[in-house]
Formats: sequence, C-alpha cells, structure tokens
Amino acid sequence: MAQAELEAFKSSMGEAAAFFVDHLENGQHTNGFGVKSEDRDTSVQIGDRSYVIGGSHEGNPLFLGVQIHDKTTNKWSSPTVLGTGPKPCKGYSAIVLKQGRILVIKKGSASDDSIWFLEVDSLFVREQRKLLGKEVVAWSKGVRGNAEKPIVISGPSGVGKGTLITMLMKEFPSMFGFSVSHTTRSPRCMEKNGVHYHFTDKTVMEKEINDGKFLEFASVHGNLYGTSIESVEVVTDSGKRCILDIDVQGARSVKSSSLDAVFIFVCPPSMKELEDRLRARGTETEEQIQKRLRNAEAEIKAGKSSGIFEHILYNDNLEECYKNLKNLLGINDDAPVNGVEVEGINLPKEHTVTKMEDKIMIQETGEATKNDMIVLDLSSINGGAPGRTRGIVLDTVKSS
Ligand SMILES: Nc1ncnc2c1ncn2[C@@H]1O[C@H](COP(=O)(O)OP(=O)(O)OP(=O)(O)O)[C@@H](O)[C@H]1O
Ligand SMILES: Nc1nc2c(ncn2[C@@H]2O[C@H](COP(=O)(O)O)[C@@H](O)[C@H]2O)c(=O)[nH]1
Repeated sequence: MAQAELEAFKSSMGEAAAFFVDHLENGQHTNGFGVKSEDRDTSVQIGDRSYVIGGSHEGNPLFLGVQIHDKTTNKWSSPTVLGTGPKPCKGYSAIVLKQGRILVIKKGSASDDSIWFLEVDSLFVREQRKLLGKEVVAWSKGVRGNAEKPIVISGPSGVGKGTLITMLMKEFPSMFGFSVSHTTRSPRCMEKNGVHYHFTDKTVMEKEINDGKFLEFASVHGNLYGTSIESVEVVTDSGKRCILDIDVQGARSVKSSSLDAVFIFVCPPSMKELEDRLRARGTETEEQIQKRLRNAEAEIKAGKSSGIFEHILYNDNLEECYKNLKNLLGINDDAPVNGVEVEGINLPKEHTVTKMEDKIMIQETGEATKNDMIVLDLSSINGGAPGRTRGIVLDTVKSS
C-alpha cells in the first residue's frame, strides 16, 4: 500500500495512535480462508472487528502489539493482552481459526518460536473479559505433539509432599520436572532462589498476577504463593512431566483452568504425626507451626471431600507411600525413563499460507524455493491460553 493510500485508509478507519497499519484485509478473512503473508503488520477481520497484529505492545519493543478496530463504532482500542506473546519480528501471516482463535505465523523465526495463537474469543478470553470487565485477548504458543498430564500434589504443610517429589525427581530425573512456584515468604536457610521458589516481592507478584502471568495463586499461611504459566511450560517444553506442589486453593484453580492434570492429595496418618514432622523439620517458628496446623484441618477436609483429587495417598511409612505414588503414576520397572520428545517447527522465511478445514498449508516462496509444502494439522490441538496450544501435527509434502 502506498503512503498516500495508507493515510487515506487510516483516516477512513478512525485514529490508531502511533500504530502503523501496513494493510487491512477485507471480507476474505471472515470466512476463515483469508491469508496475510507480507512483511510487517498484518490484520484479520472477524465479524465487525479487525485485529491488527504488529508494532509493539504499549511501546515495549519486546512484545508484539495488538489493536482492534470496530467497524460499527469506527474506533480503535488496545485490548489487555494476557499470556506471554511473541516478540515482534519482520513479518507475520495470520489466519482466522474456529473457536475465537487467530493463527499467527512468524516469518524467519527460530523453530521453537514460529507458531502462535492469538485467542480473541476463546472460553478463557470470555471468562477473563467478564472477570476484568474490559476487552481481553490472550497469546498462546503453538507446540508440536502432546505433553503428558502435569501432576498436582497437595496436602497439609509437613505431610511430606516435598520429600516424595524429591524422591521421584531423583529416581527419574529425565522424566519429571518441578514447577518452581513464586512466593512472598522469606527463604529458609537451605533454599535457593529459582530452585525451590522464585522468592519475590508482594507488589511485583501482584503486578504479574494482574498481567495474567499466573496459572493460579493463593494466600497460604499468611503469604502469597503462585504458579506462573512460564514455570509449568518451561518444564513441559523440556519434554518432562511437570509436578506442581500447591495448596488446595491452588489445586481448585488449576482444576478449573485449561491445564488437564492429575490431582493427588497426601494425608498424614494423624494430626499428632503431622505436628511432630513439622516440629522435627525445624523450619518454622512456634507461631507458624500453630497456624499451619490450624489450616491443616480444613485442608484435609477439603482434600478428601472437594472432588478435586482423584487420588488420596496416606504418608505413614515413607517407602510404602512412595511406592503407591509410583503405582498410581503408572511407573513400574518397565516404564521408559525418557520424557516426551520435543521438536520445533521449521518454517520457510518467505511463504504463502492457505487454509483448508483444519489444515494449514505453508508454501515456500522466493527464488531458491524447492516448492515443498508444509502442512500443519490443527484438528487435534488442545490446551491454549494461558498456557501452550499443543497437539499440532506437522507433515512435509515434497514437490515431485
Ligand atoms: N513418611 C514419613 N515419615 C516420617 N517423616 C517424614 C515422612 N515423610 C516426610 N517426613 C519428614 O517430614 C518433614 C516434612 O516433610 P516435607 O518438608 O516433605 O513436607 P511438605 O508437605 O513438603 O511441607 P510444606 O507444605 O510445608 O512444604 C520433613 O522433615 C520430612 O523429612
Ligand atoms: N497455591 C499455591 N500453593 C503453593 C505454591 N507453592 C507452594 N504452595 C503451598 O504452600 C504451602 C507452604 O509451603 P512452604 O514451602 O512455605 O512450606 C504448601 O502447602 C505448598 O503446597 C503455589 O505456587 N501455589
């Protein structure tokens, strides 16, 4: 589009402050068959709205921008953007999918950073829109293949969750990975930042929660704890099965999220034994021990009766409980010790994109092209914002 045409176009579309619109699509995107494959910004139209993808988000050069133009009001708006989105790059192809998603393909990017989904009217986005009372869109990174279900382990403080998880990770280091939570509590003497927890400040954590960076969070024994989306995805991306050690409130939030997990609750043999273990650990003051024991009663009740947990383990004899944990996870001596294979998606730098039902055809363009075509099968995609969109199947069709 020439500069003069662009200016005329921008004024006819209403004012988009400091946002360069390279081109806007016309009706071809409304039926889901439209394609954009030029440099810089791109846009797709869904109903009366154009979603313009490009530039930067709120002036931050590390975050790709999203703006919405509403045809009925002729107004531009900047939605709240949830999730961790792609960094801006040279150009994008975008295509409208079902269920309020836009597939965004980055041009010339690394294989683990090429496929993204912008959710504009998914279940998650609708919920967040209602919750926040404002316009919301959410990014989700596209990943090839599926991951094994994460494991959520809850139970009262001192019951032995950490001990069991450590045993599992020690015996199967390439199979399991720990989701490192954020917390506002102070580190214990042996605890390392980034290993046991991400120790953080309350204001910083609250800001990140508001920015949609957390899968769940809760106030536990007087401090704020939470699982960032990144903490889970980092483990899953490395091909390992993710383990979350979180309280019952957190487990409840995860249960109602898009993360399909296995939920395990660990019970103590008695309250007396729980108290003895907490005291023997020697990490809490008397006041904190009392607080944790008071909370334990309610947690055990909720753990047994809330319907969140499909497995209840009693940690009396440690070795026996560990064996039961391995059994319910289906780990026996014949189980493979490797995680899921992780592969990126290598896409040609210059390409055109077409859509046919659930398949996206990516055809290389340019002088050195071999005319091979990459097909992304999206018929089995699952998950989505605020986490990854998994289950992309990739095929290459060689030119004859
Ligand atoms: N079956 C068991 N028998 C005796 N002691 C145990 C048993 N399991 C764990 N312990 C001990 O109990 C203490 C508490 O265990 P652990 O720190 O793993 O609990 P936790 O559930 O992770 O607690 P928190 O929620 O506070 O992090 C530790 O000192 C641990 O060695
Ligand atoms: N909801 C969440 N609960 C969490 C998270 N990380 C840990 N926890 C729970 O907090 C208590 C106390 O832990 P401690 O390390 O201070 O002893 C324990 O029950 C954990 O399960 C989290 O990210 N979210």
